[in-house]
Amino acid sequence: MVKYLVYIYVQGLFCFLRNSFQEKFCQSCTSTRTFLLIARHASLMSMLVAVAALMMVHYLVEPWFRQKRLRTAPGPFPIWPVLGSLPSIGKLPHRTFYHLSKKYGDVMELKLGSTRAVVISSPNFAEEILKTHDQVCASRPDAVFAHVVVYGRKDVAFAPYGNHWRHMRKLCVLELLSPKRLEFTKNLRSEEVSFMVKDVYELCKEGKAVNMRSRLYETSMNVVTRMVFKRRYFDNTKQSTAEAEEFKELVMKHMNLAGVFNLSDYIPYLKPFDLQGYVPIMKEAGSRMDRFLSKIVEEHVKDSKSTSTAADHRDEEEEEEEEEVKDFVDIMLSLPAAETGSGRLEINTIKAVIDDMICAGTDTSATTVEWALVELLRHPEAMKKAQAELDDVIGSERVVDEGDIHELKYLQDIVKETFRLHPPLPLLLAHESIGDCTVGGYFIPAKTRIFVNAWAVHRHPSAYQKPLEFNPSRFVGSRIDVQGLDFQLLPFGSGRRMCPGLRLGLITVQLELARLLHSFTWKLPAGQDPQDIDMDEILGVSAPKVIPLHVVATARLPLHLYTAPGTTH
Ligand code: HEM
Repeated sequence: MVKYLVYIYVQGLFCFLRNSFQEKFCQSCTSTRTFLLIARHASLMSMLVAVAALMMVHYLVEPWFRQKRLRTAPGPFPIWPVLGSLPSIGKLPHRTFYHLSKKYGDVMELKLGSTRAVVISSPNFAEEILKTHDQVCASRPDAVFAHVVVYGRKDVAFAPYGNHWRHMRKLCVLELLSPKRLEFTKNLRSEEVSFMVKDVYELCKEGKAVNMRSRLYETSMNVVTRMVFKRRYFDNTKQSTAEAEEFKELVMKHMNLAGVFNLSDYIPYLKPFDLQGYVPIMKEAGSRMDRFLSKIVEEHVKDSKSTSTAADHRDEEEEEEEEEVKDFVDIMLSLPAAETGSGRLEINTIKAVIDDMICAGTDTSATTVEWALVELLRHPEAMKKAQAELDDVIGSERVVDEGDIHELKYLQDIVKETFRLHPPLPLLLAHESIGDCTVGGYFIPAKTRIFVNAWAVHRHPSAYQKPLEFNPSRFVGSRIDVQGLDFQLLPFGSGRRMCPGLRLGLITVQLELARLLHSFTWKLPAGQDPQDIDMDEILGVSAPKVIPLHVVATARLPLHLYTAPGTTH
């Protein structure tokens, strides 16, 4: 309509200027002819003003028409100027988004600062984002954290969709997280879990309550650091070193900082002012982490130089053995740069990828096992059932092995139910669209930040009965799995950006939980009622319990099964 008016105004102006108006030209349109009769008598000046005014109206009204035509998703009206809905999302955005979705729907649009954000809260719309529009929604938003701490987005998790991301992800999948590599490193995981069990046993002998958060964190960290660069930071026979404690603290800090709602990420023109003061904190954490990572890389470079001088004397068999013994950092150092195919991978890229693996691999598994223990303490019948299954399948003369997990069906269901109610990354990692798409009939333009709220999806009434209850038996006989094909259960995401560490993460969680349940009877310290356990979580990238779980364990297997093995790597 507005366009049409502008069109006839311009036509009139054109005719007026040329002073060669011909009746014939406008005969086909009576409204135009009437208008032109008036226009013929108007001054050139008033005509120009009218055109300018109409163009302005067009400029202002056109987006409204477009919105009507393209139908963007409903959402809360942004009350705050400049900030939009940012101040209302609180410290636990997944919970706020969940409550808002009850009012506005499972595809909801929010204005966060100057950023357009869409929140997805149901399995069918999660499928549209992560499957139907997988490629269009496969990028990540730019974030100050990723620039300051993760070497300018040279890693996998924060890298924009493109060649660098593709190359680095493939490298991780093939050289660290492949089934072959996982098989090769399976003894190492078994050892670390045995160390944890022994540690808990020693403490429970003395009747002390164990801080499970710490134990699980240290175990998961040892697993990942040994797989990535063959180094154990935590040794349960000794007091942990200041270096190990600092590394652990840094990994935790990284996970917190990566998840903060930083104004600069949502209102880019405020970036230079850093109003919340995050940049100095990120810089400090980043440079401390860099010292650790640089040392790891330097040691590997030194080792590879000394090995290469002896290379001439090796036969083929020895070379093959050496390939097997190489760790992930050795492999990265031996690879050509992705972009050029020659030279070496940039050192900062190598450090960024190591950082990703340690942070992503440690926190997630530890958080899940802690939540599983909490839920089992609150649901003793489920704990008993799991232990009965373990006694039945494993007996009491040996410990659980990774190869046993496929037979422990109820344990698998407990892990699924824990992932459902406590997904370690409740909002996955934020996605960003690189093109336009339509989800649930709503238009999502390019450059929209997309939050798939796994926390809400997992509680969706279309997917689960009594969704707020912890009930592992809901998965008995069900084919729902966490592999990214069932959109009602997405702890690892789905599609191109899905977690590449799924196999490692899942087996670590299952093995740790199986060993802990098989080895001990669990109770809370005297005077505490399981129903009073504080269930609040904090959100960084992941969502662990606010208060770490302290428990008292009693051995339930013959004592010789609590000895720690010799370390083989
Ligand atoms: C219980 C364990 C784990 C859970 C629940 C988990 C969950 C997730 C989730 C939800 C995402 C984001 C998916 C998305 O944005 O769509 C992710 C990404 C990622 N995870 Fe995991 N993860 C776990 C363990 C691991 C491990 C052990 C590693 C590696 C050692 C790892 C490495 C990564 C990386 C590199 C990404 C980024 C992928 C990309 O952007 O392409 N994760 N993870």
